[in-house]
Amino acid sequence: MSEKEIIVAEQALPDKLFIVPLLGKPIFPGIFTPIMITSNDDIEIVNQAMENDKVIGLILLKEEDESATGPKDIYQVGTAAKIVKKINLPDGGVNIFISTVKRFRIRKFFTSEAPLIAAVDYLDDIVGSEQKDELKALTRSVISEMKQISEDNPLFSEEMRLNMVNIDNPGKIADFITSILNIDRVQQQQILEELDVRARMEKVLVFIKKEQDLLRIQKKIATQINEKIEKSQREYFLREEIKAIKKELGEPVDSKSSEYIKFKEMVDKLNFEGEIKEQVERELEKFALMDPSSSEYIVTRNYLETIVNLPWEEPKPDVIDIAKGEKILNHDHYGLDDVKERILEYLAVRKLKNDTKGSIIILVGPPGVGKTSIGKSVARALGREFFRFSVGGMRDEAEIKGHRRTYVGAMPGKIIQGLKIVKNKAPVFMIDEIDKLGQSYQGDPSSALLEVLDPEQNIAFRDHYLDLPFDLSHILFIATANTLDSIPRPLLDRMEIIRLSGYITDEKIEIAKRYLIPKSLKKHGLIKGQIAYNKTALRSIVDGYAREAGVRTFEKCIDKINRKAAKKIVMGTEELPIKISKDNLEGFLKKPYFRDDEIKRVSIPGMSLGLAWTSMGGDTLIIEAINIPGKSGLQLTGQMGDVMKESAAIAFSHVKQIAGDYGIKQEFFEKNVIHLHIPEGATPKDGPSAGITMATALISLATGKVIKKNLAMTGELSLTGKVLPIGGLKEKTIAAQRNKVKDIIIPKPNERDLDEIPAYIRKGITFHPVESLKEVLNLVF
Ligand SMILES: Nc1ncnc2c1ncn2[C@@H]1O[C@H](COP(=O)(O)OP(=O)(O)OP(=O)(O)O)[C@@H](O)[C@H]1O
Repeated sequence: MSEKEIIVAEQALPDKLFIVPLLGKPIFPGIFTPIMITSNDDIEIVNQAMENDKVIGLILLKEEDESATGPKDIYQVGTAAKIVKKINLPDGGVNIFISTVKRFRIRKFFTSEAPLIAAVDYLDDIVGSEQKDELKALTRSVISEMKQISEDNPLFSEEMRLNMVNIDNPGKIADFITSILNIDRVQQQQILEELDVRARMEKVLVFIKKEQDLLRIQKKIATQINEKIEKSQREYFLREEIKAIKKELGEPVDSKSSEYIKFKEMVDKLNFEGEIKEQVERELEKFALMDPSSSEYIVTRNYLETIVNLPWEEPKPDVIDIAKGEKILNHDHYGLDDVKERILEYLAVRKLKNDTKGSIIILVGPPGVGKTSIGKSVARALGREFFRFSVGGMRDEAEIKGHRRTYVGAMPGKIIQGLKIVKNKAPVFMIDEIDKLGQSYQGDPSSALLEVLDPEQNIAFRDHYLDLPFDLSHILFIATANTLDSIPRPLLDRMEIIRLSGYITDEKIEIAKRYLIPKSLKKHGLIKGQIAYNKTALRSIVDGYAREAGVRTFEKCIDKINRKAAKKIVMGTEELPIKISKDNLEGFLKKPYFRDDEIKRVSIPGMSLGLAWTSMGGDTLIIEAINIPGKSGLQLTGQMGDVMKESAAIAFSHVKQIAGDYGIKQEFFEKNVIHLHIPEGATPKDGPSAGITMATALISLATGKVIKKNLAMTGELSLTGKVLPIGGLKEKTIAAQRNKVKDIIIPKPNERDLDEIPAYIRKGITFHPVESLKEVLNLVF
């Protein structure tokens, strides 16, 4: 015990105290607080105290151990407290409200174990008279330091602040502050035991400083955390706001980053190298930095979209199975034996050479003869994708090679577009109407096409839009054309020509029965038993409505009939099956376009029947000649081309020269204008092969002799009367068949072509090979 301690026995406080040991922290004098009492010993003590003067002594346990409650387990100094109120709890415990009054020290225990009762001495604060000013200063400094703490720490309530200001006794201020500061229980006990107010104040000041340090650190950590949270929260809120705005505008939310990630992933997967890698990565980088609302953004996005959707991977090698190919071709097409044969040969060579590169097929023939469908079958036989595009009327190189990306709305060319669609590097590409390729100031599409088709160049084809090399050499190109005349030579030189010459009536009927009718029925939702075509009906359709070389019109006629039949079936007006015959055909198709008497026939002198070969296939053509007395000369009409006009002039000259041999006087030519005409004047006609026909017409006119019926001719005439070879004999023969021609005069050199014409087409026709016009004239009259 310190010397300065003065022991005062307070009047109102008993000498003998019931002791309640405290587990947590000491309680200082001058405090009003509830305490919960749970142990039976303590409850007993409280009860006894209540019966006496309601005062208890609160002393801290040395250790936080509930079971240690003997005299040795507690400190010597505690606080006397008055019980203000006692509330019994339902679980047997009690809650007491106490007001602490004064420090005390144990003098002597009356009991050696709980419940403890002890005799105590009450302790007063010690203040030396010489310390008064010093204490004042200390108090001020304690209060101001505490104010600062309480401002920084929301845990110190306004009430506590008020409390502090209102306490005027320095010792009590020190007690109060100690009780609210976060100080270790042992240190608190030390302050409780410190009676010298100045020393107590100094100790408290040290704790306040410590608390301030702690608070400072705590604050610093808190600001750091807050800053972090604020930043991420700020970003989060801003992002959410952008999303909401975009949503409002109907734009894809967060599109840019997700698009960039998508492209990046796809590009990474493609494993580009060299130039391509560099360029694509450059574009990607640019893309990442662009403003999604800018037009460049869209341009770059489209570009990347094209890049990642192109088939860059090397294709699997072809599995060419000739037998399977043959099966597919036969399954899809009737006839066309020579064409199928050529295709199979082509595939066989491809297989042997083990070469995916090389020659290009061109299928030449009139419309509707099955060029497209042959192309599709080839793709099927090779197990490849099929893509078809037409270059007919194409005038701009950019349609094939694309626009440079600097153009607004630039697009890749047809080839790259096609590859993007089929998603395969080795498809079958059909280039339609290559004979109708145009030309203009916008560049030459045929030279662009050459770049595409030429195996030397197409390994690294450069589309303007892509601006990167792309290997086209795996593509199997099949071109189609109606005629070869207008195809640029360099293009044609790289192609393997396969001709489809058109069908005779019997073939058309077979095609209709096997393919066109079933296809059309299906198209119109009909089934087999609902409609029945007989063979004569089909023949009448061909003769009356669909005389062209292909089967396109025929197909349309069948569609028309089926459409009308479908209506009848739905309305239930007719008995099933609906029979289509020659007699009711007009009910479906209206009046025929062609009539039997429209078959071109020679009936008077000055007429002769020729055979022509046009892009629509073979055809018969009548040449008419009349003489107009008066002046002399030759007049030509009927849309003749230059070559044909020259042919006419040659024929005229030659006929004048040989006129005498046939009893024609020169006077006839001197006193007459000879007018030569080819009917169907609206159709342009050209070529030299009508030479002998025109000469024959002139002789017929001058001699007044009608030429033989059912005879037609083809052959170029030289000025000296020789008959020169012509092209398209097969097509011409087919046309002759259609016109019920029985005899055909052909140039002798064309005799070898007859082998290529199937027997069923030649059936019923006699060919007369000739070398001179003289032989022709012998045959016709
Ligand atoms: N030999 C055939 N066997 C079966 N069907 C055929 C045959 N020839 C043509 N067809 C059919 O005739 C229709 C027209 O043929 P396709 O479209 O292939 O003609 P095309 O020669 O490509 O004509 P175009 O030059 O006008 O494009 C198609 O329905 C096709 O299946």
